[in-house]
Amino acid sequence: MPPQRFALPSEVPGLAARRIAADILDGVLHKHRTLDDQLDGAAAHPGLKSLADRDRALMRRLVATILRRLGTLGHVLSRLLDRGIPTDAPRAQSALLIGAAQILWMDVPDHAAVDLSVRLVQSDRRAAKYAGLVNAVLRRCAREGEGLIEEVRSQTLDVPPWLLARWIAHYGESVAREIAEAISHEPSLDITVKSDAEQWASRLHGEMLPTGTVRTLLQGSVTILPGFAEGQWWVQDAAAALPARLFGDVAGKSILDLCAAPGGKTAQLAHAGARVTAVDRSPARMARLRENFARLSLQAEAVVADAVEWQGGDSGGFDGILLDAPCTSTGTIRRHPDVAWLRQEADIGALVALQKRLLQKAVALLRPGGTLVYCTCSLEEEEGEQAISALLASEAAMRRSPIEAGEVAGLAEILNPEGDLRTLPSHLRQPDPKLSGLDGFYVARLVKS
Ligand SMILES: C[S@@+](CC[C@H](N)C(=O)[O-])C[C@H]1O[C@@H](n2cnc3c(N)ncnc32)[C@H](O)[C@@H]1O
Repeated sequence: MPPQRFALPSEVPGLAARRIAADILDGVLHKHRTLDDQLDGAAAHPGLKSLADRDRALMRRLVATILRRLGTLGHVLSRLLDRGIPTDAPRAQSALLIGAAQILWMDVPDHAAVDLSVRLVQSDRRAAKYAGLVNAVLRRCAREGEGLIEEVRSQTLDVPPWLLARWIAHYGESVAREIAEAISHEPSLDITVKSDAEQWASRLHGEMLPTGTVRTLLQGSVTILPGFAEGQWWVQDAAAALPARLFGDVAGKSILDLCAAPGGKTAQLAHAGARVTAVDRSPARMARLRENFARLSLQAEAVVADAVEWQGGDSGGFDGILLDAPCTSTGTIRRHPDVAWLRQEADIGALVALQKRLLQKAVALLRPGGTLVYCTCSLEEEEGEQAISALLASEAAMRRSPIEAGEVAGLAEILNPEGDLRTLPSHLRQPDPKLSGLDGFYVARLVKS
């Protein structure tokens, strides 16, 4: 459990946000806990409730910035610390990371960043002895940090070496480095609207992408933005909004969403008029799907079950099945920077085995003539291209139905030669890097004969 001290009445402004940031950072780096798990739901950090909206937003940006720049931060701090980062006091490590990230990349005055980090270590029994060190190192960081970043700018330190090596092997050196560059930026807020995207783009101070997604740079809690409470839109990356559209007109059709929660794609299908059955094995995530559907005034049959074992559905089979399979999620590192440091190469094998079982189940539940859309938010080919090649080699009834550029707003760069979608964080480049990029998805469309 994190320490039970959050916002003390006598505490200087901003210290509670830094302390919670330090706890959450420790959770990711030392306890293998995801950011989602620590920020939302039953296991969220208990101190979050007492933070004002502004402090909560700052805390989230701070943790995300550190995880996005962890390799570079490690280099800068190691150059400023003669004996390396102290290992006997985790709070000293997090205070250094928190201070340096604010100095180097955030709009926080340097003196405030140094002062808050010194206070962080002073309030920790084991780390208090490092207060002088933290003060001196962060002051030097303010003077010398930019130059130290320059030393390693071309080295791609912010992607774990095993992952970068895989991307280089699959996409080539230059695309792999473009992906790494793209995920170093804070991403936009992407929104799927029920209708009138132009109008919502203007109301939310954003722009409408060619694919119809509304993209904005607004920050803070989405729940207070216009249209959220009224159920006019939901948050969904522009690439994540593509797979559900590949069924074409689904009005009146029976569609099974086999790994559905929290329901972004299910909502698209239900809004388009499909009769949707949504299956997911996570009760907590399905509770979020139900909440989302209530807010959006949409209907779907929601089933909590392991899709591999599930025996439901009508005997004739579904007209369409969407399988948004569990995966390493390496395509979503821009939005979930903890993934880069929590995932390991050894995770891929077990996920590929599960994806194979889910694909076989989907084929069995599809009616002849029905359409299967398979997708993963992974950049790893085993979870995408290879999974579908293996399925096509083993299931004679299945054939690929190539996706045409016209179905994805003419964005030919996101199609591979086989007619599958392969979006990359470096795609959809705009002059402002903050408005650029897509989550990395693989999507294939197959038809059963
Ligand atoms: C990529 S997420 C789905 C995201 C969702 N389609 C959306 O657009 O909001 C994968 C989901 O698969 C679920 N899952 C993992 N293994 C499963 C299984 N064996 N059966 C059913 N659901 C599973 C997870 O709980 C998770 O919600």
